[in-house]
Amino acid sequence: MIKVGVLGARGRVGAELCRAVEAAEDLELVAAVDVGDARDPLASAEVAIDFTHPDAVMDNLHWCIEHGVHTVVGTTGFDEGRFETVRGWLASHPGVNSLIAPNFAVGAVLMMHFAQKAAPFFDSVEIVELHHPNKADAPSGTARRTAELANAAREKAGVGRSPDATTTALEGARGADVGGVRVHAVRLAGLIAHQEVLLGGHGETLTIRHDSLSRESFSPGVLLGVRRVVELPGLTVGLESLLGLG
Ligand SMILES: NC(=O)C1=CN([C@@H]2O[C@H](COP(=O)(O)OP(=O)(O)OC[C@H]3O[C@@H](n4cnc5c(N)ncnc54)[C@H](OP(=O)(O)O)[C@@H]3O)[C@@H](O)[C@H]2O)C=CC1
Ligand SMILES: O=C(O)C1=N[C@H](C(=O)O)C[C@H](O)C1
Repeated sequence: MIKVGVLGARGRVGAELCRAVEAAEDLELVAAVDVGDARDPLASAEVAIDFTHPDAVMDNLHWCIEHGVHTVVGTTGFDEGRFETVRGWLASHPGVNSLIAPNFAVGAVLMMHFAQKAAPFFDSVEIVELHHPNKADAPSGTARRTAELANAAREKAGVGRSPDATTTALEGARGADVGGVRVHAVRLAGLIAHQEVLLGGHGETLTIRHDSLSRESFSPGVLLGVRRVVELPGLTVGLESLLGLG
């Protein structure tokens, strides 16, 4: 049995993950922690899952690493600076590992992978992410990562920026420029988590779309991470390598 703790346990995703951990025969939920709760029960966990808030996640991660607890993190708000900080903490606690992924839904990981592969073959690439209106951050972590992967693939292949002759626009009309890729964030009641990667070339377009229709979509990927993080030394970013996507 792997002893598991959940941070953000009363949140939309955290509550779903508590149910998933309790339903798994090889996992035991030993701590369910949310705002206002002491973190002490987490010290008995082998793996802590964090789905809290971008402002809270670094402090939680630091606490877990200091207490020798592996972490599986879905909370967004990570950039290269934060990853470097986590690498530093892990370096002083050898044997403690962390898996941080912007999206644990298998379909979303495949969407990012396919977008990365397709991006160098088209003149234009833009991303539209669509989420429930209670989401704290914009653009989504998934959109940021997709843009970074697409842009890196285009740069490696020598493909320039997407053509755009706009000279006059209301601020925000062209979305955010994330690593050279335009990202548009929709917040709409009724939605959960959705993304389209739009690619355009000579007389054709390709749209890669993923929809999380329920927060259950994140559970299999998170549980895979919980079972595997112990054998992934240091910091692992993204679920790709666990799915054999390299
Ligand atoms: N990687 C992935 O696959 C996915 C990532 N996410 C990300 O996960 C995060 C959480 O999303 P979601 O569940 O929708 O958000 P919610 O706001 O529903 O849940 C977050 C929970 O964490 C609590 N919380 C805040 N700070 C702390 C803290 N310091 N310690 C313990 N608990 C805390 C919140 O309490 P309170 O409400 O009182 O502040 C809330 O109950 C977001 O960053 C989101 O983008 C979401 C879905 C999938
Ligand atoms: O807040 C959410 O809901 C989600 N957050 C993650 C993100 O920002 O990419 C993953 C998914 O999109 C759901």
